[in-house]
Amino acid sequence: MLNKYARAFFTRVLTPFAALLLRWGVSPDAVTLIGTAGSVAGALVFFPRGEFFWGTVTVTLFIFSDLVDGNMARQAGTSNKWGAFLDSTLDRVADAAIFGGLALWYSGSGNNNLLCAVAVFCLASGQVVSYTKARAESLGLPCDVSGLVERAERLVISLVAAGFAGLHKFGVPYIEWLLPIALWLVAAGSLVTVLQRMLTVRREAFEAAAADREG
Ligand SMILES: CCCCCCCC/C=C\CCCCCCCC(=O)OC[C@H](COP(=O)(O)O[C@@H]1[C@H](O)[C@H](OP(=O)(O)O)[C@@H](O)[C@H](O)[C@H]1O)OC(=O)CCCCCCC/C=C\CCCCCCCC
Ligand SMILES: Nc1ccn([C@@H]2O[C@H](COP(=O)(O)O)[C@@H](O)[C@H]2O)c(=O)n1
Ligand SMILES: [Mg+2]
Ligand SMILES: [Mg+2]
Repeated sequence: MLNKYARAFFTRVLTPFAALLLRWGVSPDAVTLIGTAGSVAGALVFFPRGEFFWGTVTVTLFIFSDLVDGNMARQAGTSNKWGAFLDSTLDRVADAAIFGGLALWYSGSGNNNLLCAVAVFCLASGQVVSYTKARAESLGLPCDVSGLVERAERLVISLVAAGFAGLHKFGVPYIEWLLPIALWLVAAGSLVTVLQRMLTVRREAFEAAAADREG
């Protein structure tokens, strides 16, 4: 949903910045790599220590590179399959670091095995959501459904909650509960999304098989 509605807005806002980076001689691949490295570092340095506010600020700054790299490639006319592969592969790396960092917090000083398991479930199910589409497309099936919780939703729900939960360290009471609520929401939403995509691909596979038999 966010991918559909927010992308156009962010494209307009980020286009001048993407153009500026191109003028400075920065390549889209460099933005993809630096954005991922920054997101991973922000998540793995701050989240395991319970520094959710600064972790979220850092990850958010770098993760927007994912909207800038493709914009740059399109403006430069250099969009290609390598860029698409690099972008999608490194998305998985950044996602693993974000939910892995949260799991590390709950397995350590956060001291909550259940929430550690929920964060690990968010990590794994998010990867499976993306894999369903990648594998379907590699089989020539479109996987023509986005599903309830795509990557943008997973990130926005988790990062908004983590950012606000981080305000607990600055004295805001009760706000730390936002993060567990968000993790449960992302876990449930990702499970639904996996099922939505699997059922869609199953239908597409049977339709393709029937069309093959008829033709
Ligand atoms: C006082 C509190 C302080 C709090 C401080 C910070 C708050 C920060 C809050 C939020 C920041 C969230 C930012 C998240 C931005 C995410 C942008 C992004 O990376 O989106 C990626 C997404 C998909 O891109 P791709 O096409 O490149 O990737 C595809 C995707 O990975 C597919 O995965 P799948 O969906 O299948 O699982 C793969 O299949 C595919 O291979 C791959 O190519 O891009 C978009 O969707 C574009 C839309 C982005 C919309 C971003 C919206 C941000 C909106 C609001 C921010 C809210 C801020 C609120 C702040 C409140 C603080 C007061
Ligand atoms: N280093 C890159 C990154 C991306 N691309 C192209 O952009 C598409 C993704 O666009 P986003 O707006 O989601 O970033 C991707 O499929 C590639 O075609 C690129 O060429 N090089
Ligand atoms: Mg991108
Ligand atoms: Mg991406």
